[in-house]
Amino acid sequence: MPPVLGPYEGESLIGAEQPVIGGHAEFWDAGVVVIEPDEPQGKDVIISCAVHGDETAPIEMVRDMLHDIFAGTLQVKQRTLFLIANPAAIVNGTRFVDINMNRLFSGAHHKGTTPEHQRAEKLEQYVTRFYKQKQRFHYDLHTAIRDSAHEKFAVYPFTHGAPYKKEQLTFLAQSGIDTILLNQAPTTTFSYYSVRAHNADAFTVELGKVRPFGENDMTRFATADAMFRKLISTNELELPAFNGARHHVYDVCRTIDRTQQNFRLNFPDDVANFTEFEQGYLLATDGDTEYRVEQAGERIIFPNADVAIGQRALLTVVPVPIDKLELV
Ligand SMILES: O=C(O)CCC(=O)N[C@@H](CCC(=O)O)C(=O)O
Ligand SMILES: [Zn+2]
Repeated sequence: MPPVLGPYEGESLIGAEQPVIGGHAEFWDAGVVVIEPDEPQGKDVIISCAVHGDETAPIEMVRDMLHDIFAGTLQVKQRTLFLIANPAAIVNGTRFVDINMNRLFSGAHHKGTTPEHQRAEKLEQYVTRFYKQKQRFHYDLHTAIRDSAHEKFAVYPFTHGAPYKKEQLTFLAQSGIDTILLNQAPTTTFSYYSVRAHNADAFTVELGKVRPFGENDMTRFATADAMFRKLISTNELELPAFNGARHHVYDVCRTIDRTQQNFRLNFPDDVANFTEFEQGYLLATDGDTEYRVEQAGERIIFPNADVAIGQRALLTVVPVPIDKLELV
């Protein structure tokens, strides 16, 4: 049976090609594997994981997909780029080694010289090299540090006014991801890079909670895993008609950055994503600056007081009726 890539065993294969059923695999770098079908069916799909090295369930999903591709039990019909983004952080067992890689894209990697800055630039180059066809997709798979009232949700990167796509919302819902956060500003995340630089349908996909390797209940990821496998292994993906009632949609209304050493969140560490606080509640203090709930229904997402100075410590969101969205 051909070797299955590990974080560093792949280095011996860099530049190599290997036949797989119905095509071949190309090993562009450690954790960078392209599956080229002999008869590509029109979609260029990127499935990335391990932008954060401790978010293990998506890494196990990608590992198992690659294992089945090389074992001949999963035949890929769509051009697919698998990215294990931050092998060093995986080996380290941490979210990152020097700096949060998911704040280094769209050129932010030029502001530093750490291995994560260099890797983020390389990942952008691999994405650019990979996208050839018009239908471009990128699902950047993550898990969240805290519990979430909606276990699975996706961040729809800022579209610069372009309408939202019913087909993508339906694909995500079929994958078990029924909750969508609409980002209303550019970011330096991987998924926003693919949207902005390559006009891809790209999303940060939060599939559950951060857990150590071997402690994930992979049955909780089975629906998503099955849909991503179906996406890459079928000529045409059959999806049900769009049904707005399936989706919980939230607008990202505020991004609160930590600017001071003395940054505090005013709620316990075990408070779940999407927890709602009453208007006027003091959410956080950043030095002398107070952040209070401004809108009825405002909820917290990704609270993290330990981020580096200058980085995002909290998002707040408000629910949006889906009939308010411009959909195509
Ligand atoms: O649970 C957390 O605090 C963070 C989980 C995670 O890594 N989320 C991504 C979201 C990226 C985006 O906003 O598109 C991140 O923070 O990089
Ligand atoms: Zn993450």
